[in-house]
Amino acid sequence: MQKAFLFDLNGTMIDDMEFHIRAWHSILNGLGAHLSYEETKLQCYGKNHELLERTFPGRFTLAEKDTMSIEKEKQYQEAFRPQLKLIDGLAVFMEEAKQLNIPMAIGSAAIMFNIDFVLDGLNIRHYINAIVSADDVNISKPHPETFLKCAEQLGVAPENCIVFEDSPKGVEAAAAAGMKAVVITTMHEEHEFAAYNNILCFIEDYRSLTVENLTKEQSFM
Ligand SMILES: O=P(O)(O)OC[C@H]1O[C@@H](O)[C@H](O)[C@@H](O)[C@@H]1O
Repeated sequence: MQKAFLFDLNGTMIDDMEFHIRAWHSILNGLGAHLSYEETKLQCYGKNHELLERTFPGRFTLAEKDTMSIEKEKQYQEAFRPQLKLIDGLAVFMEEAKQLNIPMAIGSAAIMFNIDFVLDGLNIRHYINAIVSADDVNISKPHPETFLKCAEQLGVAPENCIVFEDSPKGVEAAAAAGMKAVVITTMHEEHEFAAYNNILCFIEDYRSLTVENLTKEQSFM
């Protein structure tokens, strides 16, 4: 049976969520939001446009949100670039998956500007068979559209996809898509995922994971 791996990007392939939170914290509060760091962290899911709309309902036009979104990502990329690297063990894990002919996709709420920044900056594009970004979905996570589109593009049934996620909203999206998830605890602690029963395991990084163990039938159910 053909399996597939669907990777969230931020916080899952690279340990960068702190940089997104800091960029949003500065931009949103600059616009008068009065959010604490923790409150900003809770808002860091879904598309940039969705986040802006949740924070300032009806205040900005689409064009204004586009401009703020790019400004935020420029700030983020400039701050994070010196630390751009894959989470430990992921390079080996992806190589193993490629050798075993397991297709891999990125399903992210990020815009392509950021996905390109990572894929080209780390030279890992050849591992990725499909990409679903913010621009490819009507509604982002926790809605299942992102991961369902990844599965469709790879031609693999949703129940045969394993999602890699770092955020509770992403795990919720996987559950809604009928998929199991491996949780990387870069930004959130295990107790924050208590509401979800589709979690295969929690890992700090990929060094403890082998493709073979993960794709064994019993752990896939
Ligand atoms: O879906 P992913 O890859 O975790 O991306 C989520 C993040 O993507 C970033 O581009 C957004 O600015 C963040 O607000 C969002 O949290």
